[in-house]
Parts: sequence; structure tokens; C-alpha cells
Amino acid sequence: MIEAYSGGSIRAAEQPLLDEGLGGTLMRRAAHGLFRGCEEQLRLTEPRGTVVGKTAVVLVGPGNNGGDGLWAGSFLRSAGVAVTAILTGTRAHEAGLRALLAAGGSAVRLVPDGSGAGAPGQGTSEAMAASRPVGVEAAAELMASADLVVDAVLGTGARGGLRGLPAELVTAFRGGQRERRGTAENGTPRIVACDLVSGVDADTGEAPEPLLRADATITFGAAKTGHVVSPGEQAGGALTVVPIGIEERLGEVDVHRVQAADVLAAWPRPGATDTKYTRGVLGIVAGAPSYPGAAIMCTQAAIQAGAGMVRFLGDSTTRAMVLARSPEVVRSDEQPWDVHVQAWLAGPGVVGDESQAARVQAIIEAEEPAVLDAGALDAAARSVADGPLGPHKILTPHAGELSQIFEWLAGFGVADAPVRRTEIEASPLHWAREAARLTGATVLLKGATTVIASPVAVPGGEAGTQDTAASEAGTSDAGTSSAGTTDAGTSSAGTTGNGDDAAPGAAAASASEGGGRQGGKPAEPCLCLSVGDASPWLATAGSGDTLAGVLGTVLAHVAEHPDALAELGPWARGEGRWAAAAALGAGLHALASRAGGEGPVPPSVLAEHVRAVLTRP
Ligand SMILES: NC(=O)C1=CN([C@@H]2O[C@H](COP(=O)(O)OP(=O)(O)OC[C@H]3O[C@@H](n4cnc5c(N)ncnc54)[C@H](OP(=O)(O)O)[C@@H]3O)[C@@H](O)[C@H]2O)[C@@H](O)CC1
Ligand SMILES: [K+]
Repeated sequence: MIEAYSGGSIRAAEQPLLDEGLGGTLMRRAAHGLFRGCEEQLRLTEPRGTVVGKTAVVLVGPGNNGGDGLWAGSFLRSAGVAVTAILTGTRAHEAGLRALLAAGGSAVRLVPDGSGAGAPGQGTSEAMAASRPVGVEAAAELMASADLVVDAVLGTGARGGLRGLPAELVTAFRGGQRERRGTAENGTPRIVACDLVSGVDADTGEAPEPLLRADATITFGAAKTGHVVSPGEQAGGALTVVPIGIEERLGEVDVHRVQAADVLAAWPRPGATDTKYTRGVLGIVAGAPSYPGAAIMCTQAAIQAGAGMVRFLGDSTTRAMVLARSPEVVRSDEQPWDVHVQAWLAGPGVVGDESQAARVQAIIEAEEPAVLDAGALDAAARSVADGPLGPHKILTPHAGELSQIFEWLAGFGVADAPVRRTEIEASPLHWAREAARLTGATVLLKGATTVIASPVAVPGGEAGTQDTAASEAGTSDAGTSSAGTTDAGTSSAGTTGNGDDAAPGAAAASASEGGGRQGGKPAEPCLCLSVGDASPWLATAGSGDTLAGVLGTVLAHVAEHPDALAELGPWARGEGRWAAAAALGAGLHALASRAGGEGPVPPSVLAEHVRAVLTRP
């Protein structure tokens, strides 16, 4: 598990140490960790494993991130690396620059192309003013000819993406890299980001271009949210967290990153006394005469993931096909309200079939937890007009489907405005949180990194325990009960624009308030998880159906066993278990995507791999 924190939490943890005058110590610890990470990357370029004689360029910004880079540069120089700092701002960390120069490194000052000597700006220090001015194109060449580039322009203090000269430099460097590709000049330095890829937002993971995509990121004290969600995560390469002495002081976790080892350790396994019923019966409403394949794929995946029993509801043709493929499925001619299951999966392939639409609606309104996927998403969004769905309902949109959900929500005034798919792709965590707040449901937003946002207040152990007690009742009327369990007095009804009536969004928002973000910000769901490491080959028709089946299986299990996933952390108990189950399902799906090596994974193979991942030798 990686616990990720907002930039503000990190700053708050650092503050008491800064007040004690330990800022320099923290920086040198950070810089030493950065130096080690750089050494490691340099060794990758050198068969003999030595860094002596290598060249490094450090891009230095105006703040402490630049200070880290300069200090790390001084350590690299002492280790025998030729180091040049490119000072990209109007100022640079004084002590760091002095240290680099004293160690024998050099510094150049970035100036616009064609500006000649480029007079140093006001407030420029003596050491900086003395450094040689270098234009953007020449600086890009300097980077391209180095073995290593350290990106220390901006860290947690960044506001927005790279601007001005450093932005021009990154653009010029990348343009040059494209030109050089395929030529005799290889010019491909290893790139290490100091704390964050400059311009990536530590709090949201937003990553506006231009960016210097890194092979590795060395961060300090703890991972930041921007490291574990898209698109920031994809820009940063391999992440290393270097302890600097603030770890004991960190506050509330912002995003829990569920990793492969967590999935394998926490995936519920049957005990000696379990039966098919106690392991969880999953009801599936999927497929229609024109889309039977989705039903086959999600059912298969549920079985391969270890469902105690699968009951299938659908048209007779689809049913016959599902049974032919998976004879262990129990078919049902009844309606959802007559069928006893622990959890539902509704939506894959139900398009254009009235009977299936009626079943989907019944499941949305049912007490049981449910995965609401594909064709069930629009119906779920529409039903928010009647009240919040509850965190035990898991919506599984990709960005396009989430945009559609917002359109419905905006249509009846629950959301302020529709949200475009591109906006969601630029800031998935934000929009998943917003969707969870407005619908009251747990939202699993699929993407390069999958994020899960759940409107429940389980920040720590005590709250989790309290929620466990409330959880049985919570499943029966989650919308109101989740608000009840947090006992949040004030709601942000005003923000939903729904007048006097308790708006669905307001109810969901009040549910999250007890978990509380500070600083008078509007209430937001406070349980956020992320899952990564899925193969890009997963982007194929039918892999969403497989995920839905896997999710259904784990959901049916945790419905019966509220503390089944407690091993993940106190947040995974009680009402937090729905999000935890979603993360485990997505994590297992990602593991399965790579289980057969890196290559195509058609859904039928993927389902087999789900079982293979869970099967212990
Ligand atoms: N605190 C500590 O103890 C420790 C901190 N550590 C390190 O410090 C880093 C945080 O340092 P930080 O707070 O100085 O901010 P940082 O990211 O260097 O940049 C802020 C500067 O950039 C500017 N600026 C902002 N946005 C911009 C933009 N879009 N484009 C261009 N410029 C922009 C802004 O200038 P302004 O606009 O305000 O004049 C401001 O001067 C952190 O990531 C870690 O590496 C470690 O050493 C451990 C101990
Ligand atoms: K940086």
C-alpha cells in the first residue's frame, strides 16, 4: 500500500521542523535521497556500474525544489560526475548554488534565445548573476548531450504547469529528442524528477503540458496524491519515497494506493466452514438478444474470481449461451426482487431490452450492494433525482460514461454543469470525487490509473469501527443511513442548486462531512483509492465486462463479511468496504492483464488469468 498525501499535508508536517530551524537539514536529507536515485539511474547507463566521468544537467527552479536539485548536484559532483545547473528562474536557492559551485560544478543562467547577455533580473544573487547566460536552444542541447537530467524546476509549491522559459526549454528539448530519434546521435539522457515532475499538481495529479516525462521520481517524506493518480502518475516513472524525518507527523491520507501485494494478501479466500452461500451469491443482470457476449464475459469472470454462486437473469437466448459456456451458473426466470443474492451486477450488454431495463432499475432501488456498469449507468444517474444511491452501489464508468452521468446530473440540477470527457481525463480524481459526492455512490473511474471515490467518512481507525457497527443497516437504505452514521449536521445543499428539498447531492455531501477536510472547503467524499499497473493491452472491448464480473464476486463476499478486507486498513471496514472491494477487483483485473506476459489479453483469456492469479501453487 502506498499512502499518498496532499501537498498541504506535507507542508503542514514540515512546518514544525522548519520552525525549529531544521529546514536546511530536511533539504539535505531530501537532496541526498535524490542523489542516490540519480546514481542509480546513471549506473543503468554504464555497464561497469560507475558514475565517475558521467555528465548531469540539473534544471533548477526558483524555490526549494531547485534547492534540492542544487544540493543533489553538489553530491553528484563530489562523486565524480560533471554537473551543470541550468538556472531557469530569476532566483535560485543560495546555499544550494554555493554548495554546487564549491564542489566544482558549474551553473548557467537560462535566457531567451537571441537576448544576448540577458541582464540578470532584479534581486538576482551575485552567484547567479555571475553565471553564464545560455539561450533556450543551447540549453536544450546541453540537456540532450548529458547522461542524466534532473528536473528540479517545480515541486509542491507549483501553481499550474510550467510557464515561460522553463516551459520553452522542455518543449525545445523534446522537439530535439524527436529529431534525434533514429539518428546516430542517441542523445537520450535518463531523466529523474525531484519530488514531482515539474508542473504536475501534487494535490490533483493534473499534468498540463509541457512536461519532462521522467524515468524515475524521487519524492520526500511521503508520496503525494499527484504520484498515484492519472495523468501525473504516468509522467513520473518509477517512484521512490525517501524518508526525511516528517513521517510521524503526517496527517490524513488523501489517496490509498492499493498495490499487487495488497490484492493478493487481502483477496478473500474461503475458510473450512464456508459454503457457497457464505462465500457470496452474485446475481447478474446482463446481456440482451443483440449483446449476449457481454453477459458471457462478465459471468465467466465472476466464476473465475471465485464467486460462491452466480444467478443469471436475462433473456432466454442469452441465458442459453451463458449456460453453454458456464454450466455452473444458476439461471433464474424470476425478477430481482424475488431472488436472494448478496450482491448484484447489472448493466453489461443490456442495451435496448425493456425487460432488462426493468431489472436494472429494480437493482438500483434494491437494498443489496451492486456493481452498476455500462448500460446501467444512465439509469443510475437518472435515479439520483430521487435520492442518493449509497456507497454500496458501485458505478464503473470510463471518462466518456462519467461525462454522460454528469450530463444527467446537470439536467436535473444536481450538478452545476455538464463535464466534458477531456476535462475528466485531465483531472480524474477530482471528477470521481465530485461524482461520488453528487450521486452518493462509490465511483470507480477506469483509466490508465483507476481511481475510486466513495462518499464515506472513514479516515481512521475509530471512525471505521463506528461505521462497522452501522454497516448492516447501512446497506438497506444507504442514502440516508450514510448521512446518519456520520452525524453531519450541516449539509451543502446550497451548492446543488436544488432549493429547499434535500437534494441527493446534499445528502451525499453531508455523509462525507464527518470525515472532514479542513479549511472550510465544501464537503467531499473522503475515501479515495487508486489502482494502477494494468497492461495497456487491457484497452479492448470486453475487458470492462470482465472487470465487472470480478467486482461483483468480491462485492458479494464483503456484503456477507463486513470486515473481510480489514487487512487493507481501518478504512476498509464498514462502509469503507465497498470502495475497498472495488479496489481489490480492479487490482485483480490489472494483475490478470499481465499474468500471461505482456501482450494481447482477449477477455476470455483474461478471465482464465483471473483464476490463475488467485491459484496458489
Ligand atoms: N519545505 C521544506 O522543508 C522542504 C521542501 N523540500 C522541497 O521543496 C519543494 C517545495 O518548495 P517550494 O515551496 O519553495 O516550492 P517549489 O515547488 O520549489 O516552487 C515554488 C516556486 O516556483 C514559482 N512558481 C510556482 N508555480 C510556478 C509555475 N507554474 N511556473 C514557474 N514558476 C512557478 C514560485 O515563484 P513565485 O511565482 O511565487 O514567485 C515559487 O518560488 C518540495 O517540492 C521539495 O522538493 C524538500 O527539500 C524537503 C524540505
Ligand atoms: K521537480
